[in-house]
Amino acid sequence: MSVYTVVEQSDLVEFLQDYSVGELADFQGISAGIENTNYFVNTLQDGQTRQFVLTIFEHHSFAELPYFLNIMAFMAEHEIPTAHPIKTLSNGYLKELKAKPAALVERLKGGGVDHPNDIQCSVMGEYLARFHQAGQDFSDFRPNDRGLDWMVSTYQLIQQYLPSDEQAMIEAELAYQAQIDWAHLPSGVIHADLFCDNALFSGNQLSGIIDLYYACNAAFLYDLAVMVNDWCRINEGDVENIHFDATKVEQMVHAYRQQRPLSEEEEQAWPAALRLAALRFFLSRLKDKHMPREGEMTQIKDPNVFKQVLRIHRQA
Ligand SMILES: Nc1ncnc2c1ncn2[C@@H]1O[C@H](COP(=O)(O)OP(=O)(O)OP(=O)(O)O)[C@@H](O)[C@H]1O
Ligand SMILES: N[C@@H](CCO)C(=O)O
Repeated sequence: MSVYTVVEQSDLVEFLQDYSVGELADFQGISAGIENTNYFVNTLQDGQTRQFVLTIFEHHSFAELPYFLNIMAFMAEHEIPTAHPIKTLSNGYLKELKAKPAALVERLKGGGVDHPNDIQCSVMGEYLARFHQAGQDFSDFRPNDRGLDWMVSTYQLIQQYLPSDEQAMIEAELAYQAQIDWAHLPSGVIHADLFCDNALFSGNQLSGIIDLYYACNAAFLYDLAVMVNDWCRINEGDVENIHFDATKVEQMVHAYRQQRPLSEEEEQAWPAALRLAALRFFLSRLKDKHMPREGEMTQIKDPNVFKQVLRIHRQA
């Protein structure tokens, strides 16, 4: 259960006084999620129930959060189904709760998808392109703090824990990626972590894109590769059996291209993008495994999944 910061009824009643959302009706901790503490919060306003999600940020500072909350608001206002943050009476999106930054956001409908179907992959391809297009008008800038520099320094930190085959693969991949001219590919605001557990669906309709806390400015193609590596991957049994569903990949990329055609340079860089996206999550999962953050309730995600994904793409 990922409720790191326990909130009592009285804390919440006081917290909600700074919002125009009515009276607290009930609230419940959310078990899913790894990074932050999340609660479902229901209020009663003018006889109507209103539903929200309260997030208490466990790792971000007050200074870095406005960027993410502004993107959520911006995307929601541009027909991308993100959770619009709720303004406080003093007109901000961020407040303090239990000495940590916290935000109240709209609760989106729908549920997570464990095994996405072809249509859902296609819907995600289209919406990612729309997300990228909408972001062209978003004025804030945030560099990618999980880019190649981060990958190199993370590898240096964890190298000592890795078997020689992993060291060799990561070193070869870092050297390969260093030659790719990522800076000249079309770029803008990307989600950077749009895995299946960061989308909510009602049937085949996308009702929510959540967890925008890695959003940044980077190559669009990389964002599409992050998504393909998770949504189009078939995990059956052992990691050695991981493979990609060609139809899902085709559906997702086709839907993306229909909305935002890829340039010649992007088409050429596609295999490299798949590899970069695999390397990024291989490294972050290795770091979480070998150097877990203190106090974190660890639902460690298996690094071997992305080791295998990287291996598949390197062999392609
Ligand atoms: N705005 C929202 N509307 C509806 N449900 C939400 C919303 N935000 C979060 N949830 C629910 O809460 C769960 C946990 O949220 P989330 O995945 O953002 O957790 P996290 O710990 O912040 O991030 P992560 O685990 O990806 O690092 C989600 O799986 C989803 O079911
Ligand atoms: N989506 C990431 C975790 C959160 O960033 C992973 O599956 O490794």
